[in-house]
Amino acid sequence: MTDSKKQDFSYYAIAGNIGAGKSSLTTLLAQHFKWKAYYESVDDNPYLSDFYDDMRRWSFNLQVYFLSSRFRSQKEIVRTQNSFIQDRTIYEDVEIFAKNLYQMGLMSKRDFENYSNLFHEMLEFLTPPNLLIYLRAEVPTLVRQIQQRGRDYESTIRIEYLERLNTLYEDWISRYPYEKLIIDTDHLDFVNNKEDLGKVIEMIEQRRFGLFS
Ligand SMILES: Nc1ncnc2c1ncn2[C@@H]1O[C@H](COP(=O)(O)OP(=O)(O)OP(=O)(O)O)[C@@H](O)[C@H]1O
Ligand SMILES: Nc1nc(=O)c2ncn([C@H]3C[C@H](O)[C@@H](CO)O3)c2[nH]1
Repeated sequence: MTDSKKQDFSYYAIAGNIGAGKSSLTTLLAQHFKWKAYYESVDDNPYLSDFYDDMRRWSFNLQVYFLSSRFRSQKEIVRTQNSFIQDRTIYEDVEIFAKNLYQMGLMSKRDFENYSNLFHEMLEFLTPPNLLIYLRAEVPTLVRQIQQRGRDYESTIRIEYLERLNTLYEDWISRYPYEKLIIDTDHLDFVNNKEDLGKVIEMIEQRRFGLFS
């Protein structure tokens, strides 16, 4: 890789609970900074709707599907060596979602161990983002935004599920060892309010300056 190519490469990722605003912010930042955007598999996901119908039956299948599709995105991000922003990271698969399903008894011990072992085999091939942006939101905000988006199959999501995910997110982000920026979004409407979007961009600009100067 040449030096100029190295400078072009910046990999940003947005983490956060369901409905926190990751996809929306990914789109807005990709437009603003002219980064290529990577989204998670939702509309073309073969398991998601079945999973919300019967989590116990489909948890392992869905987690393996997300793991493989996020690993593919990661490989491409690193291979292409461009500037990217990714909607949700591979770390959240195991640290948040699979762990929660196991803790809730919706994934068996042997499936969780099998899945975690696969993730740990992949770990050495992963490049962490230059900056991880964590969107923190309280459960009432998440509920409002999930309802506003109105995906049919997400109507089965329970408050307890979101609360558990939020607890795991807080634990994970406090341990996350690489560069991170935490944004409290409960009173920040970067979707409809340009001034709020400007505040988010400003926070990222400040961190970018520190990271790449
Ligand atoms: N800060 C915000 N203020 C007001 N509305 C928001 C905000 N962030 C997102 N929204 C709205 O909430 C809904 C969910 O947002 P979005 O799809 O971006 O969430 P997400 O984090 O990508 O969700 P998922 O985890 O399911 O992929 C959308 O209708 C979006 O317009
Ligand atoms: N179980 C589970 N594991 C994951 O790794 C994962 N990643 C995203 N999702 C769900 C949340 C939204 O409904 C929808 C879009 O984010 O997909 C997941 N669900």
